[in-house]
Amino acid sequence: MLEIESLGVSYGKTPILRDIDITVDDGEIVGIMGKNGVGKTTLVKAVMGLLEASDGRIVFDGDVVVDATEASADDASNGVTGHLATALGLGSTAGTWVSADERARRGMGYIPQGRDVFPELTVRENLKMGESINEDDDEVRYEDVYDYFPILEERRSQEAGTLSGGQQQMLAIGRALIGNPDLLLLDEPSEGVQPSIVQDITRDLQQVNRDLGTTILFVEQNLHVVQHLAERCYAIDKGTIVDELGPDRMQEREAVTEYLAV
Ligand SMILES: Nc1ncnc2c1ncn2[C@@H]1O[C@H](COP(=O)(O)OP(=O)(O)OP(=O)(O)O)[C@@H](O)[C@H]1O
Repeated sequence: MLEIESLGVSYGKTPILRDIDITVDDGEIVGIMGKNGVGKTTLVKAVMGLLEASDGRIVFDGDVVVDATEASADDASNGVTGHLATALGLGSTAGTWVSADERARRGMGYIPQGRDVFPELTVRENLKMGESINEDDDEVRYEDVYDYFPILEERRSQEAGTLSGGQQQMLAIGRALIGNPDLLLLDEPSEGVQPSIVQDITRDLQQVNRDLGTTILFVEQNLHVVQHLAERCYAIDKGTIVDELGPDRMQEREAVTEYLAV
């Protein structure tokens, strides 16, 4: 489903990620854990196409969406990257670069850190936003979303800004599901969510994975989510992958907390 090979990402001239290798198989739930500021958000944004790569490749569902392996040092040091660079034609990616919109159309669903729901729109209107990336697909999953998150149906006419943090997270996940993604990318789904609701959301995401076959890649620094949601997990530190934990090691508290700020 997803292959990340030797990925490098820089903000201007400052390298943030280097030599990232990650593989996610079809139907898997894979976690990436790490402390504050190690590059988790940068990684998810690069996968989604919101930041350009300065090096490496990303293959999604058999298609190359990023190939920056040919990028020259000169290109990478022009000091402008990301959306702006793309708009100006100054991107550091010399080879293939598929836009975020196109990646969404091809099946990537993105749930950003902090959720980014539209606070003045109703729950239903927020969910409807998810349809825009599902234009050609008749199967719009309101019933599924309301089954997983009944509170969203109950509150469908309420402004999203009045929901709790946990309910907003459910709304952001629901909005992504309306787009019918093959791969869900989640950036710290536990942030700003009370612990009991974190457990609910963890369970709901597992159910989505089981029922719909949606592959899930998430970044987190919450112990519960890492241990209960991921089937296996990478650890990231200082912008690079430093460890990979299978199911057995992930249940050893110390093996996981070493990479988390707990
Ligand atoms: N727009 C930016 N310009 C320059 N540096 C940035 C920018 N955004 C993030 N950084 C830096 O990149 C590094 C990685 O940040 P990133 O947000 O990816 O980390 P993170 O692991 O997601 O952190 P957190 O858990 O706090 O969200 C940090 O040192 C951060 O200061």
